[in-house]
Amino acid sequence: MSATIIDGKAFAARVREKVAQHVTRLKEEHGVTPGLAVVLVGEDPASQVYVRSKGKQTVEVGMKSVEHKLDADTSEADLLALVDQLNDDPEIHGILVQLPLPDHIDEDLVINSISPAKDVDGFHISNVGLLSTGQKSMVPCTPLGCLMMLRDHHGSLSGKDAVVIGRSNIVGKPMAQLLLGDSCTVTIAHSRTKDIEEVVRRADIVVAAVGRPEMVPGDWIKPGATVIDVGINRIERDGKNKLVGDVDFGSASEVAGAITPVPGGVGPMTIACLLANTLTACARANGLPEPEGLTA
Ligand SMILES: Nc1nc(=O)c2c([nH]1)NC[C@@H]1CN(c3ccc(C(=O)N[C@@H](CCC(=O)O)C(=O)O)cc3)C=[N+]21
Repeated sequence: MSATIIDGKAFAARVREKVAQHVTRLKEEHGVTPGLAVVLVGEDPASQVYVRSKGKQTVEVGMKSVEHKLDADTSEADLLALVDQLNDDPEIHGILVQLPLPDHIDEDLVINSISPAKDVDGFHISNVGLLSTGQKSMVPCTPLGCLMMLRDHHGSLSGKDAVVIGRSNIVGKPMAQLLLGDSCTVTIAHSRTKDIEEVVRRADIVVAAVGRPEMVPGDWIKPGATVIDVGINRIERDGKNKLVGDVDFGSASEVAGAITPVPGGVGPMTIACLLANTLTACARANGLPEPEGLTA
């Protein structure tokens, strides 16, 4: 059997098209332009790739894009002052502080200083609490993108066995909350899980988010299962630089019912959902209805 490839790149293009239509309406009917500010401290290579495509796509959907690039030795106090300034700026509806931050800066402190309404990453403790209690929140972009693809592929997720591999605050934990919200039976597996193969083999839905190149082989996958690969790992193979996921695509795609590729799967959806979240934040800030199909 050969799996259906879930084309995240094409899906993301459709999401951005929807976002762009909403942005046009917001501008024409309400005179507001959604604005996204991205703050980058230092020069983490993964973050730079991300910032580049993001800035371009923000402008393409008609939003205002602001980038703040700070030196790696910027003080915590200066970064907090910038976040405060963006919190107070009425033209900015979304604030994203690129992670990881340099070691001398307290990440939690900075994230929790962002106004929850502008926290388009959904990392603020208020948004985490709102999501886990099933209340309206800002939902982290990567898990939201995964949820959109899963809903599109399956329709209802109710009653499905879902295994999330990885327990990060950025992906694993919020992904588990979203799947629970859609009535899946959810297991979070991680580095200390006993018999992880057996756990994964039970799953109708596997979301792999550990950051270890190709750690999930095809023989862990239940035939017909849906596999969402969140990993973006740079490796060297045959003298060439390559991007691979946390799943061994070759073997997994022979067993799975559907699978997302790397690149071109979850990555593009993450950025599309960042734009969707910025639109949602702008709509809420102006007391307007939520954009349909673009929220959890
Ligand atoms: N506060 C914060 N929020 C983030 O969401 C965040 C962050 N910090 N720090 C950096 C990471 C990285 N990240 C990516 C998103 C999309 C692609 C993406 O679109 N990747 C393409 C491939 C790009 C390539 O070819 O290198 C793909 O998977 O097809 C990659 C990386 C978001 N991050």
